[in-house]
Amino acid sequence: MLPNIDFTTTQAYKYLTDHFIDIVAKSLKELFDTDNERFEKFSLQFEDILLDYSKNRVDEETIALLIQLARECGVNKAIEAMFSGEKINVTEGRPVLHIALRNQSNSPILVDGKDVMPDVNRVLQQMKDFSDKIISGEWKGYTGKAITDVVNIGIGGSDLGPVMVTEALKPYKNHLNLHFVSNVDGTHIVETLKKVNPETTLFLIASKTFTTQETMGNAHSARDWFINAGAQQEDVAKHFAALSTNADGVAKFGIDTANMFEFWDWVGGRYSLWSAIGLSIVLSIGFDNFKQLLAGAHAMDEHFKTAPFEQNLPLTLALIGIWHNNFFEAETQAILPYDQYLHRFAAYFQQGDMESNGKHVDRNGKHVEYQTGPVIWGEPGTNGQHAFYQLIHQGTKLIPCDFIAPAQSHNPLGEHHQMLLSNFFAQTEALMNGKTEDVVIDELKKAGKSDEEIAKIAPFKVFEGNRPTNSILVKKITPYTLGSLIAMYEHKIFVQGIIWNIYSFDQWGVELGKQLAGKILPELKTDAEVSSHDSSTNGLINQYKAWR
Ligand SMILES: O=P(O)(O)OC[C@H]1O[C@@H](O)[C@@H](O)[C@@H](O)[C@@H]1O
Repeated sequence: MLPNIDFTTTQAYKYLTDHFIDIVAKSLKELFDTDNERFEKFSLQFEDILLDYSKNRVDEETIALLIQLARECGVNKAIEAMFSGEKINVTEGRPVLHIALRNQSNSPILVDGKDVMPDVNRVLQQMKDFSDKIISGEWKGYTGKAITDVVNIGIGGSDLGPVMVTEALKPYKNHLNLHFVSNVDGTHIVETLKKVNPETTLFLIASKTFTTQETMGNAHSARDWFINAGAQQEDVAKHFAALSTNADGVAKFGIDTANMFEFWDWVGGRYSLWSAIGLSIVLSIGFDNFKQLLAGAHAMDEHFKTAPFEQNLPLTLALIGIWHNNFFEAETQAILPYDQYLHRFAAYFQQGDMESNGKHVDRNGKHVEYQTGPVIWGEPGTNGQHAFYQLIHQGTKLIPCDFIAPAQSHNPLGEHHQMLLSNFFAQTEALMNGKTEDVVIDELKKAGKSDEEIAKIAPFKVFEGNRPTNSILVKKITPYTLGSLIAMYEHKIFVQGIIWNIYSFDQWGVELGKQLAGKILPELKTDAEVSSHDSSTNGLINQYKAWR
């Protein structure tokens, strides 16, 4: 059972509310000026990941109270409930066991009295055998040629994870070309099919439910294209595999169940890259590297489960996030990787976080009276610096940022990495310290500006600073450290959902749009004027019909 506590009624919350008044009276700069051990006090290291959270408006009391909050909200119990396979996804009646998919210790994890590990290991072995054959060229297409291209067709959790990880681990990539088709917009599949040859292409139909409209639409178009290119129905078996929990749906589509890679309803879509959904990752980097990804995640799982709260990275990230979200009233959270290979990291956690914690109903079915999940967004630095950092530095909104960078680059070209990292270090320093009017005036004087010019221009050049950031410095982005990094964010989301007393593992909010689209689709198939909706929707549909 998950705890069921309104965190705003806890002792810790009351203390934090008072303590907040003291903290807002102090700037980050002051906090650093009065304590030169902030880095030592407010940074944590787990293996090759360093989390520096000292550039947030916290002191020792803040952290102690936030930890008390986690305790009062029963985070300990909740962790135990997840890891032991309890059905903590209550609204769907399912356990939440992505941790089992990477359980390298192989210790039994029971669901309804049955150990899930033999099934997990069986599918992993199947993924290994299949990918070994594809990568080595032993697997032949319908004209006897080896596979050169893999097209993953999936959306949401069946796309974002594989895309993010295959991009992040490109330095480990083999000769296979990976493509991802997600959007139901015909452009996506058409443009992808232009690049591949039916004789040498493997399609992975990735869908937990095997009913998702976008994926099924793209899968049918891919199969039609394959058959129209001259292949026979029986050749489909050599070129299509399915990654799904729905064996009946897969068989109906015509994919050989021998080419089906199974997973289970206790794997959430947005937590599924560790499952058969990760087959495109395995094909891209090989099974051994995929195992390393799992091992890194498992190590973080163990850390999360066993490390004291004071040293627990995911928990600390979660608490800092709560501090910003529920006390500073920050609406968003930026994720800013200083690594081109991580260019889809923020997009991945946009789903991971927003689909998990974008909930306004608590575990009693009541509307919450506090803020829950933030808006997650971000782009790789330094591109972001030249786009939206202006608002982070000088806008009116408070935007807590996670800065992520590897110490070692996979492409140590000239001074590039030092240039990149100089920006990584400079930005958090600038966001913290800002630039005072005195400094601005001094600079302008030195540049030879007149007093009149200085008076005019100075206000625009002042930076208030006091902008909070976390810095996450990783030794190197390897399959292992990436696994740990992803798991760290997953558990952060989990802890926040526990404290907000919401259900993080369902996603009912995606259903209404699907339902209405299902109603509108038949209406678009005729030329008859539509009048069944509100005037705006009717007007838009009828104009579309007039223009098409
Ligand atoms: O993997 P399938 O079942 O196609 O779902 C794909 C995606 O669909 C969305 O509507 C959400 O429910 C996501 O959580 C899910 O990842």
